This record gives sequence, structure tokens and C-alpha cells, in this order.
Amino acid sequence: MSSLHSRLKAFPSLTFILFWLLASALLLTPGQMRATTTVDLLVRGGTVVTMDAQRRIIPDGFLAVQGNRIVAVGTAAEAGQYRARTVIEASGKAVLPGLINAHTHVPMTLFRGLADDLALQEWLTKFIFPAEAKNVTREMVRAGTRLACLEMIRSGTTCFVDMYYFEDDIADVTEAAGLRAIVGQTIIDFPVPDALTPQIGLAQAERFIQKYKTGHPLITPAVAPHAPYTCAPETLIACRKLADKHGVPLVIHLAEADTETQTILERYGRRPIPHVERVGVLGARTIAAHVIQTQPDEYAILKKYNVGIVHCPQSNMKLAAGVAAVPEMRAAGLAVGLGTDGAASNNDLDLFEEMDTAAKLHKVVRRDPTVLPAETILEMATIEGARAIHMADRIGSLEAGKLADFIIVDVSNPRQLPNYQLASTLVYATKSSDVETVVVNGKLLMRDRRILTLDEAAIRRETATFRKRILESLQK
Ligand SMILES: CSC[C@H]1O[C@@H](n2cnc3c(O)ncnc32)[C@H](O)[C@@H]1O
Ligand SMILES: [Zn+2]
Repeated sequence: MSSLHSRLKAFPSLTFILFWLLASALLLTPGQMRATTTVDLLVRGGTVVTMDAQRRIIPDGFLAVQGNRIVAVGTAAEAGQYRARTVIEASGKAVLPGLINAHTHVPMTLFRGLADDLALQEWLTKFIFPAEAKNVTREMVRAGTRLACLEMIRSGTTCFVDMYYFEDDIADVTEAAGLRAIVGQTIIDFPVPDALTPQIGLAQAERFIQKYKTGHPLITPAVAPHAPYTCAPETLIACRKLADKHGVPLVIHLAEADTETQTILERYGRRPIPHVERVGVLGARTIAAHVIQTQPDEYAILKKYNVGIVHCPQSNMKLAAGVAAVPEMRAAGLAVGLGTDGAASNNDLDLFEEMDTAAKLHKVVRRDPTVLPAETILEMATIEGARAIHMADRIGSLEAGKLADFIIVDVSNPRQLPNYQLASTLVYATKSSDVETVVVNGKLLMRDRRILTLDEAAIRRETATFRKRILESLQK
């Protein structure tokens, strides 16, 4: 005791520290006395755009991640109890849910710019289907998917819905890149690169579904009948049965162009939406892309089956397919997400561009600047998109318990200032190159624009090889 006393005398500063520790312990409130919690990842200091039910935007907020889930979201003052293995300082930046590309064909990045400025039927039948017949192989699909994943990570997409051929390869590459996806094996009534008949396609789809259906952390398998004009009623029914048998989503192009309406009317005496209802293809977890050729009485049909709608404004504009009645479908209670479609009809996979376009397109066609305001558009790319793809219980907002899929976006560029209203800044003034950091399922895929899961240089080389091959194939 005496020795302690003499030491304390010798070190007055130590006395002070002991006194201070005791005093602060006595003055701490029970909340402040909580033990610290160690988490895997802590993002602090940014403006957290939660997209939760109250649409809370938390300036100087934080986000804590443990494993693949968000465990806490709040103000910086509440972040004190968290210690983390990885801390990301996000002041001056926005932290938002990862963007959801609800309709695409990822390998088509390798057909980007191959056939432009054409209407849908001509584009598909004269250029894209023949180019696919000559070029789509497992190898090509893997290379195109890698390029797409690189582009999507760089532009803030964390989840996408795909429909194409060789989907097991798409799933494999997507998993390696670390992205989340609903991956739909295409079924179509003519011979395609991975199936000579729809029956073979269906058998393949079932094998693929069985491989991925039990709780894969990133991949949800799906059945993807191409469209009502390329799939006979028997094919559509078989797809629905397969989806129901395994409880997986069904993804389809629906009511895209007036040529589809004419064909379906001629063949079956009904418009596309009543036709697919009558056939029985609408059902649980249906995701329908485009949905342009609609009449007001058809929204109730879509609502009855809780069909998720995907609006693809840039593809629809480029193929001159028309303008979907997005405000009316939303008013009818339908969930409408955003999609880019494939890179051959867009020509990129950039959801920041898609948001800007969607917001402006509907204003100009209606001569009404109040339709689809920036906040609504941001919803369509996040929580509403998650509803459209039937995943809103897991993704689309930043809330404790949800999967940790989020992006950190710089909002301090001169082009974004003075930033009066964050939704406006994000939709109208932000570029995909402002995305700095991307996290999916709790894992960092890009940090400060450095890609962590893909070899960017190798992807550039591989793309150049396929460019040459595809060009040569078209000259034969
Ligand atoms: C089911 S996906 C595979 C198939 O669809 C083709 N495709 C790409 N974009 C569109 C579109 O907007 N409408 C219809 N079909 C499309 C793609 O080239 C594949 O052959
Ligand atoms: Zn499409």
C-alpha cells in the first residue's frame, strides 16, 4: 500500500488518470456502460440512405456488418459501442443500398455495339439471334459474364436478374465475382446454343435449379421462358410447372413491342397479358420485363399474381419499343423495378444512367415534370426493385437483419454540389464513376475503386480476343 502511495506521489498524472476513470464510470449512463461489440465491418461518417419504411436519411450515420448481415444502422453518436476489424470512413459520401438491375442478359456485353439503331424484331431476328447461333459457347458466356460483372461492380450494382443460355456458367462466374443474382435458364421453341429443343432446355433448367436451389448465399436459380411469341403455350405451361415444383422465380419478356401484340392476337385471339394469364404462366414469383403494350384493365391481372414489373427505359427507347405506363402500374399497386436489358440494346449496364433516363422519359412524354420524382426513382432501383424481384425481405434497404449489400458513393464532385437534396443529387447529378466502394453479402468487392474479386487486365485481354472472334464469325 505504502509503495502504491509513494508511486502515486511520484506520478501525479497517474493519480489523475485513476481519478478520472473512477469518476467517468460513476457518471456513465446505463446506455453508455454497454459493452463494446466487435463486428466485421463498420462504415461511419457518411450519409446513410436507408430506404427503410420511414425512408430515413441519416447524416453522419453508421452501418455495422457482422458476417453477411447488417446488424445496426444509426447515427454516429450511436456507433461508439462498435469496434470493427475493418473500418471505412465515409464522410462526404452517401451510403446506400446496392442497386438492383432487375433485367439483363449479362453475356451480351460481348455483343455491345454489334447492331444498333434497329427495331426489336429486326434487331433480334436479323442480327442478334444469328450472332448468338455462331458465337454463344460456354467460354463466350463466361467471358461476357466476367466483363458484365466488372462493369456492374464499377457502377454500383450489387444484384441482377439474368436470362440467357449456359446459366450454370453465368452463376459460377457471378459467384466468383461476388455479386448476387437471380439466374434464369432460357427456354425457347427453336434450337439455341445450349438446347436443341425446349424439352432439352427444360431438363437442363431442372438440373441447374437442383444444383443451386438449396440456400446458396448469392445465386437464386430461375426458369426463363423467352417470350409469349417464341414459346408455345405448352412450353410456357411446362416452365410454370417447373418453377412451381422447385419454388423458384419465373422470368419472362412480356408485352414488349407492338409486333408481339399483333402476333399474339393473330395466333391466340388475345393480347399478350390476357394470353399469358389464360395459358397459366403467371404465378408465384413471376418477374416480367418491359410490360409496355398494356391496357389499364390488364394491371389487375398482373396484380392478381403479384407479378414484379421491370422497366427498361434505355433499351425501350433504343429499340423504339414504346414507353411503359410506369406511373399507372405503380398506382395499381404493382412493384416496378429498373433494368438495363442486355448491353446490345442499351448499350451499357449502368443503373445511374437508367435512373436518370427513367425520371426524365416519363416527364417528357406526359409533359408533366411531377411524375416519377427522384425519390421514387431511387426506390425503383433499390427497395421497389427488390419487391419486383420478390427479394425485399432480404435486400433493397439498409436495416438491421438485412443482407449487407451496399455501396458508398462520392457526392462531393463539383458536378454534384451544393447537394441540397440527396435523392436529386443521386438521380440527376451522380455518375457511376462516383461509386467508390461496393459490398455484397458482407464482402468487399471494390474499395476506393480498386476491384478486389476480378482480374481487370485479364478481362480486357479476354474481351479483345472475343471481339476478334465475333467479328470473324460474322464475315463467314
Ligand atoms: C431469354 S434471354 C435470351 C434471348 O433473349 C434475347 N434478347 C435480348 N434482349 C431482348 C429483348 O429486349 N427482347 C427480347 N429478346 C431479347 C437474347 O438475345 C437471347 O437470345
Ligand atoms: Zn431482355
